[in-house]
Amino acid sequence: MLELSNIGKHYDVAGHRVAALSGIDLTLTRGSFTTIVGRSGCGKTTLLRILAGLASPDTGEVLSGGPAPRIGVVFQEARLMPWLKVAENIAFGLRKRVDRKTIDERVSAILDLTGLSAFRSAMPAQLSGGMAQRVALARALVMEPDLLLMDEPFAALDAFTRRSMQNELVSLWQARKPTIVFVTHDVEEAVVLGQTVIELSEGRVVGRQTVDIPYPRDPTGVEASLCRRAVLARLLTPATPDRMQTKPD
Ligand SMILES: Nc1ncnc2c1ncn2[C@@H]1O[C@H](COP(=O)(O)OP(=O)(O)OP(=O)(O)O)[C@@H](O)[C@H]1O
Repeated sequence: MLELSNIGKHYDVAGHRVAALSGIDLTLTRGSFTTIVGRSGCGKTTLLRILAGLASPDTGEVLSGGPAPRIGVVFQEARLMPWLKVAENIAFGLRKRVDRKTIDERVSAILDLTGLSAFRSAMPAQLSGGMAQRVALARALVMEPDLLLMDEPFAALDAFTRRSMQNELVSLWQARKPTIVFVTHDVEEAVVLGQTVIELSEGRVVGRQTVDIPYPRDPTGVEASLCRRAVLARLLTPATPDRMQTKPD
């Protein structure tokens, strides 16, 4: 579906040139679930922004193997419109694209799929963090994206809610099969969700782990633990020393 080839991106920060990304090669096949994991500042969001077309790389190419994919994005915060009911928030992006009847059908279907039907008339302020995030996911899914980009969407949730949201996301992916790229700093989450885990450190891909464990995955199981250990070992190897350079005058 998408191929990133030799992607590089720099930022100038306080007289320093920071390589946010260097030499990134990444292939996303249609219907795949990829997780990108790495510590804070390793370039995950920058990579996601380039995939979303919200930032352009300094070097390299983003190649699309067919028509440009329809993209949905879910952020760490739900970013709902507080003056609109749940169903209206979900319908918002559809309102100028399809007729009223289609909107109603698609919103009802997605409310069902995400278990939000009972809350269609609730206001965002009446929702828990987990439910608000589920609305954000429903709002992205209702647009029927080919590519769903998720930037640490469960990071602010408690461990129990995060776990059930992870299971729900896997079920949604299995039902609809969008291509998913999911960014996280949590190695366990990356292993529980992804078919492929891309390990990012200091702006570079330092490892790729194929996770061949059936869903739903038990994060405490032997296979998941072994995968997690392998990913962690690569992420903890010493970083490249030359990422931040003083700019020459
Ligand atoms: N708009 C910007 N201007 C300047 N520097 C930036 C900008 N965006 C990102 N950077 C720098 O690029 C590097 C990568 O940032 P990025 O946000 O992609 O990392 P991240 O892995 O998503 O971090 P986090 O997990 O903390 O969100 C960091 O050193 C950051 O300071």
